[in-house]
Amino acid sequence: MIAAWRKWRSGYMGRLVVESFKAQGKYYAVAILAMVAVAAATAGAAFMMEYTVDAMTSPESRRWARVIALGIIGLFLVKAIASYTQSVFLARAGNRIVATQQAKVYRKLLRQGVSYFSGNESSNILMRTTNGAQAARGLIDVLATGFVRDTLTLVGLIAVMFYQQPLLSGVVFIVGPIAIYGVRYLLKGVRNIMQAEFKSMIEIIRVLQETSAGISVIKVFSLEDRMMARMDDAVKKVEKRANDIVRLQSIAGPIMELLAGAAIAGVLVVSTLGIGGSEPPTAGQLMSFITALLMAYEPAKRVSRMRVQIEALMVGVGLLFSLLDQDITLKESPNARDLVKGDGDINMNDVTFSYNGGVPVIDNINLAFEAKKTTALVGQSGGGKSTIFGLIMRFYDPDTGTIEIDGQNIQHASFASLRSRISFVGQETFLFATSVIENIRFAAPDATKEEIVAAAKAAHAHEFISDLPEGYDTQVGENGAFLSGGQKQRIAIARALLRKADILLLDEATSALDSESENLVKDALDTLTRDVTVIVIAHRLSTVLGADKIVVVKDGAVVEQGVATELLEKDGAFRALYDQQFSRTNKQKSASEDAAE
Ligand SMILES: Nc1ncnc2c1ncn2[C@@H]1O[C@H](COP(=O)(O)OP(=O)(O)OP(=O)(O)O)[C@@H](O)[C@H]1O
Repeated sequence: MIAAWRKWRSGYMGRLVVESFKAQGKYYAVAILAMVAVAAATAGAAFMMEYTVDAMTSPESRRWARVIALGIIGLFLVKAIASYTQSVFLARAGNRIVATQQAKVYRKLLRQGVSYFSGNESSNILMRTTNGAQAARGLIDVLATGFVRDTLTLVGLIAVMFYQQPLLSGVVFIVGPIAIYGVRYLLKGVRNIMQAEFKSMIEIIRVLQETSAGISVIKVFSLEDRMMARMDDAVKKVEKRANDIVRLQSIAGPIMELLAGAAIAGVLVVSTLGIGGSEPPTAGQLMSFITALLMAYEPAKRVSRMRVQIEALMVGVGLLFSLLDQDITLKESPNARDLVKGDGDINMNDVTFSYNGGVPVIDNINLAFEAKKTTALVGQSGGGKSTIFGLIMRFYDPDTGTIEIDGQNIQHASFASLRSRISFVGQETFLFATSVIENIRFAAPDATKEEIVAAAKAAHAHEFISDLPEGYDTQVGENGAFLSGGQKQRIAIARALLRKADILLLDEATSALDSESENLVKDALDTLTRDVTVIVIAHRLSTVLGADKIVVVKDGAVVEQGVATELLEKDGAFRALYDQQFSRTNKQKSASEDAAE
């Protein structure tokens, strides 16, 4: 018994119930009291039928008619008030469950490491969070109404039935177990169908998200038919599963109805046969019995369906809880300390790293980024440059080796202190769907308008922002949809500059700008970042020739490093990359000159 309780308590259902009751105990206490009152009033009403009918049929009982009438009104009044209270309080507690669970999941998601989001699709997370929380609410509702109101009502009505007609009640209870067995049989299929339905719903969200994000690709490659086919397939599957579930859930009702019909007929036959030799029942007793029997039908139907519903809801609850239980992919060290601020030296010592335990994409790198200097990372695509940024920002931990900022291992630093030191502009600019000014302000919530404008001016964004319909208050749309790639990038640069961090990581940060703007932004960055450790990843080598150090990365290893003049003199990897770009530019130039002639 204790073992069974422990098992239940540690399961999803037990955790949800205990957690919800602990948090919303008051609401549930009121709702449960109200349900007890509903059950008592229902059974009381059936019981009163005996006196009601007798008062109408027998002359000596007639004088009680007014008292009985008052009693009936009283009972139904209690039931009405109790039903209302139960619904309102249960709904309040339910709404709170949805809100708490969703907030809890989101908090957990925010704590998750970056790799978690590469491994878990957004559509999946979305489904679990929204649908899962609704399922949690549904489950508690079913448990509370099923176990308390319906079960108590049933018990009360059964008591009335036995009190009035024990023999006839016996007839009814022969058929009861058959019903229970029949419903149990149905349960088996529900869980599988629900799981499949969840998967198809995730596919619908995925198609919608991909359509919204990739509409230009869909249009340009005429993928409409293919997308429509995917959506058709997903919605059809959801439709089919929904029908399957309804079919299963709906069988329980008619089975009960049939059995109830059979029971009533049986009762009639048995009562007219006068079996048992006892006194025949009075009209009132018989009426009270039949009323209780008929009233028992609805709660009995719900109780019989309860298990099917619980099974179905448990699928959603399971997905929600399994998301909550997932390990954090990258944790702050338990005794994390704030980084002690130094000049901003960064060192990678014997660092090897692979994504998800695959082949190493960083292979035993030893690299020093000198404080307040600019280091450029160059090399072929896929060489591991952006991964180095991810490691410095501690989005991932190295498999072996350490990364130090001012001589302190970043794995022992608090996330807040590490990230407050770093500012970053990535290859893909992300803007929130709010105004321009808010998008820049995210970097430093306390910044004044003047500081924001100064950052925007340095990023050469001020001119175009001022030309926008509402200037800095213009809304940028979902992920900056209303702006051009170069404009978005300049806002991202302004944001990074506003942060005034002493380490600045720029991953192709000016790639979306035309050459003229790129040079202007670069000049501004050069002046503004004199006291900052800058690491810049650039494909256009002309933009990094002035760097204090250039590091060539290839297949996760450092193949060459030094200043541009030095590297260009050597016939090494940098020279090769440079010549490649240079000859290409020259070829383009001469081609355009030929065309001009
Ligand atoms: N999230 C990820 N999961 C698994 N592998 C990844 C992930 N991100 C990058 N990789 C792999 O790691 C390698 C290095 O990628 P990285 O983005 O660091 O290269 P890069 O030098 O910055 O390339 P580019 O110049 O094209 O931006 C690539 O082979 C890439 O396929």
